[in-house]
Amino acid sequence: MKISIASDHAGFDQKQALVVHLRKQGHDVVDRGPQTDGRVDYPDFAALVARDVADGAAERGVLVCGTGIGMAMAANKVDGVRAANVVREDFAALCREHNDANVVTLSGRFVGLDENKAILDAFLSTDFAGGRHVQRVEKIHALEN
Ligand SMILES: O=C(CO)[C@H](O)[C@H](O)[C@H](O)COP(=O)(O)O
Repeated sequence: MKISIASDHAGFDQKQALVVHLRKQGHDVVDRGPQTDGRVDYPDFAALVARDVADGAAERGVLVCGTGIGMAMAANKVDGVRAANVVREDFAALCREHNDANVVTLSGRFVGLDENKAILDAFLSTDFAGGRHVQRVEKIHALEN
């Protein structure tokens, strides 16, 4: 799968490890940065990944910051993006099944790397359930200007 990934300084170490994790699984990973752990502003990196997903350059997006909250807020400003801030594995599957989330945002400060790997694996391996959820996702997009 083609995956676009980025972080801010607070998520940098985990982002680096998750890039390796995803490439080992055979995914085509575009690392949108940053390339060092210097302080940056998370909306700049959320925008790169969100636009990759919205434009179809990537099928899924992954963003890591301190909590994942700011990344989700920023990514969801881009039309076509459904970003979910996920800190437990079962929610990773549910955000795919029910919400057809196309971007996952992770916490680099409050969730360990092994748990984030499990969250990411569930996010990538779970399909949208469709059915009753289709009209709800369509109503989310109807809110876009
Ligand atoms: O914005 C955030 C909350 O969603 C991220 O966790 C950032 O990583 C955090 O705000 C960065 O904080 P810092 O004190 O500038 O390192």
